Order: sequence, then structure tokens, then C-alpha cells
Amino acid sequence: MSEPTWKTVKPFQEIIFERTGKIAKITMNRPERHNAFTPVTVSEMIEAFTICRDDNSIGVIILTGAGDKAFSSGGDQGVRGNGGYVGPDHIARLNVLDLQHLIRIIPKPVIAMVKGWSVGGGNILQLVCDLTIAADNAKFGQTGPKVGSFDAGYGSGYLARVIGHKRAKEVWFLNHFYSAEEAYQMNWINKVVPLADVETVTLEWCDEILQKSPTALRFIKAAMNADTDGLAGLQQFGGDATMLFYTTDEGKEGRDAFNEKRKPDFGQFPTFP
Ligand SMILES: CC(C)(COP(=O)(O)OP(=O)(O)OC[C@H]1O[C@@H](n2cnc3c(N)ncnc32)[C@H](O)[C@@H]1OP(=O)(O)O)[C@@H](O)C(=O)NCCC(=O)NCCSC(=O)c1cc(O)c2ccccc2c1O
Repeated sequence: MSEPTWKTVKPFQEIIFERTGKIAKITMNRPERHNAFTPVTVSEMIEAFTICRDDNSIGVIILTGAGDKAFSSGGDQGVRGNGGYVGPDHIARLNVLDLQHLIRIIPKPVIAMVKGWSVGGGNILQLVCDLTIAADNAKFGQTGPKVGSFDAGYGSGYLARVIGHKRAKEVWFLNHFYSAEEAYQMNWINKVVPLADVETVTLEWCDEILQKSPTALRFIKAAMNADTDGLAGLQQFGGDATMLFYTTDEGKEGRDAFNEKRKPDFGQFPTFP
């Protein structure tokens, strides 16, 4: 595979947002803090993911951290205030929860490419990505109870779905770190590769995914969310069904009949068993 040419999509302060062909890459860029995120880092990621969601020339998204030492070490404890993390607007936020939700509902595959530390809220970000490819230097763990924090949403319930309840409680109660190989054995991540190969392999997976039907992948992702996310997941899945229905002649007949002030003729359309 030839070296990819990454082009900046939009400049940001605390992330790098690039693309090569149909592949977007969002990189948390605070390597001096092991890519710990602030409200600004998170807002920028939300904006970049939203651009990816709307741009139909982007088919798959990679989330990663700058440098080889860390994917992310979670919320920046230096800007943690009273009730959340504080940015330039002086408002305390937990806006990483909005980002987790966005990664879950964006109707395109999101791949976490993990090098080095994947810790705390950073590790929840790799968890909510659809797939995780880790370098052999990656280390995974939750530190919340050590620093007076916890993620009682995806970080615990979804983690328990992915690695099992006993293992998830072990992760949260003991706050140990797990090697990439151990995380792989726990089904926490999809693949472990040598550090030097991690981007090449991630791009190979992206290229394979891009050969597949985007609508099929969209529905598979939404179906799995519906199973794990209850009514919120079903809302997403139902919305996707409505989107498809709007593209049919039957769906358009209802709209056109209303606008033309006539009775709709739904009988002209085939039904299936
Ligand atoms: C990750 C480490 C185990 C790595 O240890 P190591 O010894 O290799 O590196 P250093 O500790 O020397 O780190 C280098 C440098 O980076 C700074 N740094 C690292 N992590 C953070 C951080 N999270 N915040 C701020 N700064 C950080 C470190 O201080 C060093 O700076 P120097 O100036 O001294 O060089 C180890 O770094 C570590 O344990 N880090 C902390 C991990 C952590 O506890 N993260 C926060 C967990 S809580 C969280 O992430 C969280 C966020 C949310 O927004 C939530 C929202 C809703 C619910 C829950 C949330 C939540 O749990």
C-alpha cells in the first residue's frame, strides 16, 4: 500500500482533522498531556464528526491520538472544576458524553486507532468506536475511582456488554492497566499489530469497509445500537427506516397527495410477505 496523502479538512486548536480519499482521521492533539481532553478538544471533535456525518464523500472515520505514547488519558484533570471540565467560556461541562453519543449514532463505521495509553474517558472513547485496532504498545484502563470520577453510562453498562460483567467490575474496582494482548483476549478490542504497522493496517481495514454497501453497514450499526441502547437505539434505527421509506414511491405518494390536495393512492404499490 502506498503512503497516504493526508489533507487538512479544517484547522482546529486541539485536534487535527484530515482526510485521504473517503477516509477521515480525527486526532486528539495534546501529546504533552497524553492527549487528555478539555471541553475545547471535545467540542472540536464533535464539530469534526458532524462534518464527517454530513459529507457523503466520507465513508469511514478513524479516531486516534497524536504521537505514539497515548490515544488519550481522558479528561484533563487540570481543567476539572466544580461539576465538570471548564473551558474558556468558564462553564463546567461533561461534553464528552455528547461525543460518545455522536460516535454511536453516526451512520458510518468509526475505527479507534490506539497507540500507547487508552485511559479513563479516553478509553471510553475507544470503547464506543465500532472497531478498535491497537498497537502492541497500547495499555487500557479505567482510573475514575482513583481520581474521584466514574462513567456510569457507556463506560460501565456498555463495557460490561463488551467484556462481561465480572471483567468490567474488575476494571473499575481495581483500576489496573491491561496490555493490548490482554485487552484483545478480553474481546475489548479487535486487533493488535506492531506499532509501526498500526496505521497501515487501519487503512487496509478502512479500504475493505469502503468496498461494502454503506446502507447495509448503517443498518447493522443501528441494529446493534438498538439492541444495546434501548429506546434511544430504536429511535436511531427507526429514523434510518424512515429515511429509506422517504426515498420510496410509496412514501413520496403520501407527501405528493397532501401537497396536491387529493386522496393518496397507496394501493398501486407492491407489498411483500
Ligand atoms: C496515563 C498515565 C497512567 C500515564 O502515566 P505516565 O507516567 O506514562 O505519564 P505521566 O503521568 O507523567 O503523564 C505525562 C504528562 O501528562 C499529564 N497527564 C496525563 N494524564 C492527564 C490527565 N488526564 N489530565 C491532565 N494531565 C494529564 C501528566 O500530568 C504529565 O504532565 P507533566 O507536566 O507532569 O509532565 C497517567 O498519566 C495517568 O494516570 N493519567 C491520569 C488518567 C486519569 O485519571 N484520567 C481521568 C479519568 S476521569 C475521565 O477521564 C472522565 C472524563 C469525563 O469527561 C467524564 C464525563 C462523564 C463521566 C465520566 C467522565 C470521566 O471519567
